[in-house]
Amino acid sequence: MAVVNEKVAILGAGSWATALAVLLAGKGIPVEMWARRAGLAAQINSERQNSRYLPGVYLPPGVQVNVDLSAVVKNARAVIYSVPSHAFREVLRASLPYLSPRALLINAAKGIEEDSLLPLSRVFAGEAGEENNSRYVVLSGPSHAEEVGRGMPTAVVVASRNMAAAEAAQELFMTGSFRVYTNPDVAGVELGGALKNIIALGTGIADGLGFGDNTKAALMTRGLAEITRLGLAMGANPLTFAGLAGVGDLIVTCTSMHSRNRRAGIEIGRGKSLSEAISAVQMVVEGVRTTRAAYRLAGRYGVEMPITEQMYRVLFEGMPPREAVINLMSRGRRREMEEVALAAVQLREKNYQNYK
Ligand SMILES: NC(=O)C1=CN([C@@H]2O[C@H](COP(=O)(O)OP(=O)(O)OC[C@H]3O[C@@H](n4cnc5c(N)ncnc54)[C@H](OP(=O)(O)O)[C@@H]3O)[C@@H](O)[C@H]2O)C=CC1
Ligand SMILES: O=C(CO)COP(=O)(O)O
Repeated sequence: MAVVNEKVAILGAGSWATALAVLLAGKGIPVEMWARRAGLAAQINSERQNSRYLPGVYLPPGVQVNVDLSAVVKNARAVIYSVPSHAFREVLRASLPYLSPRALLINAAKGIEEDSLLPLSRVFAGEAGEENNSRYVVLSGPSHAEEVGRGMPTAVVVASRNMAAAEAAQELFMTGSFRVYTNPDVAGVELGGALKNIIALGTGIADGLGFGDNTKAALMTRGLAEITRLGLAMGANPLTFAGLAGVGDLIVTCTSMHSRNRRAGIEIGRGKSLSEAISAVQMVVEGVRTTRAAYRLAGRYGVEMPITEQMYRVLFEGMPPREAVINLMSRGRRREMEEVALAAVQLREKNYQNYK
């Protein structure tokens, strides 16, 4: 059996990977990050900051960056997957032969696999085997790398089907400025983190069009309603969406200038094309792929997701954003709450029963 030392491996060398490395190394934990590009690894190792993805945040000496994925993963007590969601399967698969049998496996990406429409926990189970679900944890919640990297007070959530794994991740990340809650609802936590990016693109578009705070609040609140509807259909606990991975992350992503999704939306609202907006942001804009996936999931599960549908038309069918706003505002009358409230009562106990 491989020796498990204190090292933690972080796969990915973008803004979130870097912020998590700074957080963990600040606790005295040795961290090895994997970058796929030798140039980026060399730049970070020599300048002690990731000037491409998180400039101005300096890395403690305990962080090393390496391009050899097997060396980074071997003997790590925890492996954190911090690549964009479209790369999760590929990077997970590459890591599997080298994992220590007892390593905690933590996914920090927020997305849904576009072709398969699988949440990342299902991608994980397919690649690593269901028997490894007991060491799989998803990390989510309102946590911009720019603020975590600078030690600003932040609260997040870790979810696992296995309480011991969730608590181990809680213990790993928790500091005086990074507060970590546990949740048994893997489906809810990962869907909340993924789907809020669609709404952040939408609020960005509203800002870019020159609309105000009422519009933003309407999109956030009705966005949460449709996120909850899809989450329910996919087996999530609706109460999770009232927590950090739901409304918490929705608030931060829809209102912060750090949000790449919101920034891309602003560019689109001001008249840029999707590809111009993505180029302007220069980092991953997860909500684009997630919009396509959620649009298809809504069809599959027969769930009404009007904001997602209009976002799909704007992003992929060239609909002018103003027309999407008119479409949303001219929908027929609806009741606000009944469907979600009823389902919440029915599901109240469900997710907690199996949390061992
Ligand atoms: N940034 C944030 O504040 C937060 C981000 N997240 C989530 O974390 C995940 C990663 O995002 P983030 O760090 O922000 O992204 P960035 O755009 O900052 O960085 C992306 C990183 O992933 C690498 N990468 C891209 N494609 C691949 C691939 N196919 N194989 C291997 N590596 C790849 C990039 O390498 P290269 O430079 O070579 O292209 C780069 O190191 C996303 O799912 C995001 O939603 C979650 C919470 C907070
Ligand atoms: O998920 C995030 C903060 O919690 C990051 O959001 P963006 O990807 O929009 O920057």
